[in-house]
Amino acid sequence: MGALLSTLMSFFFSSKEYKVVMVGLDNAGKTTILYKLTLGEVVQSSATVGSNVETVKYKNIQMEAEMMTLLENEDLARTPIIVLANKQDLKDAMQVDELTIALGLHSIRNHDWHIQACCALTGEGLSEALAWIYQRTRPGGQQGAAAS
Ligand SMILES: Nc1nc2c(ncn2[C@@H]2O[C@H](COP(=O)(O)OP(=O)(O)OP(=O)(O)O)[C@@H](O)[C@H]2O)c(=O)[nH]1
Ligand SMILES: [Mg+2]
Repeated sequence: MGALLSTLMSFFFSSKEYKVVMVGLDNAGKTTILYKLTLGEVVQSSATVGSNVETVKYKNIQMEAEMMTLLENEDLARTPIIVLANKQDLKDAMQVDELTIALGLHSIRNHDWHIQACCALTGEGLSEALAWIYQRTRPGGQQGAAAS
């Protein structure tokens, strides 16, 4: 299906700390994205065993990313979901509209969701993804059931 990255967020407004869980297919680019965000550079990665945890600072919030298989965890019910359509530099990469259909995103009813095209090697699309996440932490930011 090509690269798929999903981010689930759990918000703790009082402490300004936000848990971000990134899951996806093997080789999708999760580690590359994480370290592009935290180090600002592309790292040489090998297949991750277990999970990587890093703190991402964006504006005045901090996000801790963990790679886990919790997509359907009920503890994350109603948390916003962003799908990162990575490797858009590859000519055969699935496009956002194709992925939206393939993943059935329009059927999501209990999460605010968004899909973002990106390329971890160049960083293209990653700031837009962070901005979408950041917006969900703001008072009045769209949360709960919605589709973008
Ligand atoms: N062309 C291209 N290659 C990418 C991109 N993002 C990551 N890669 C490459 O894809 C390969 C896998 O990247 P990783 O970040 O290790 O993938 P991962 O999702 O962490 O993989 P696992 O830990 O095995 O689940 C590496 O060779 C990356 O350099 C991208 O946007 N474009
Ligand atoms: Mg990895």
